[in-house]
Amino acid sequence: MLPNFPKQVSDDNPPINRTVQVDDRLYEYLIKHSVNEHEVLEALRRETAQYHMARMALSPEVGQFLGLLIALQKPKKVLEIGVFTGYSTISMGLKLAKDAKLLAFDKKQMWLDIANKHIEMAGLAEQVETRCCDAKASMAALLIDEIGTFDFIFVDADKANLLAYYDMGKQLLRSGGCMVIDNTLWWGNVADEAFDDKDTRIVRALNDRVHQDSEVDSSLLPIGDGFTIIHKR
Ligand SMILES: C[S@@+](CC[C@H](N)C(=O)[O-])C[C@H]1O[C@@H](n2cnc3c(N)ncnc32)[C@H](O)[C@@H]1O
Repeated sequence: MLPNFPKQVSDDNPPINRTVQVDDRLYEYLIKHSVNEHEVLEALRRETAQYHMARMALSPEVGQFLGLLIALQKPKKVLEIGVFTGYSTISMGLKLAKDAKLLAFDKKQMWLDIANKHIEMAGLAEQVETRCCDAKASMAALLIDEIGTFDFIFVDADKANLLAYYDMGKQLLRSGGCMVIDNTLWWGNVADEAFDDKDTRIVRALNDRVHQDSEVDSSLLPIGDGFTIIHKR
């Protein structure tokens, strides 16, 4: 039996929404058929679930996808903005080449303590350095002598500084490098006029900036809470 494709009904040729709606049953299928979660990530997810902020962590299928991007891009020098308890950090770390390094920023030592424990458990302590700092100030410091030296940057922190993270991240990336930004659909609020709060406006401004940026190729994917992949030309 053929799938029930929507019919094109209009003459003005708008794109048809072919993005599958993921209900709980399909999500369960997706997890079973896509995710191979490392035991340390599984343990980390269990420990993180004790905190009411647990939903800040990447979900397993998004972590899997981020790890795949690392495997494809083969970066030697990676920067992460927003570690929390380390799900994204370890998802990337596990796919790094042995001579690659990941530098990861978060402003809360409490989260980094949990991340560091699991980074150690995953055998990544030599390759992954976490730093308790304000990410914007630390990126500005990196710009002094590390412009154009990063191969891959993952941004998943506060929205207030999102545009600065994009602009500085672009400068830190080498040509051909890749930046990934999480939460770019912002729970769907970006497309809902009822939402006009500061964070939603910033995410919209970021999406506009990336889309109009002639120095990059990019794609905003409806995975997790929206994942934008940016390739610096
Ligand atoms: C959404 S969570 C990151 C989730 C993480 N990527 C994961 O997969 O678990 C955002 C993190 O950004 C950190 N953060 C927020 N503002 C920051 C800032 N100005 N500098 C550094 N870290 C910041 C928060 O402490 C929080 O842990």
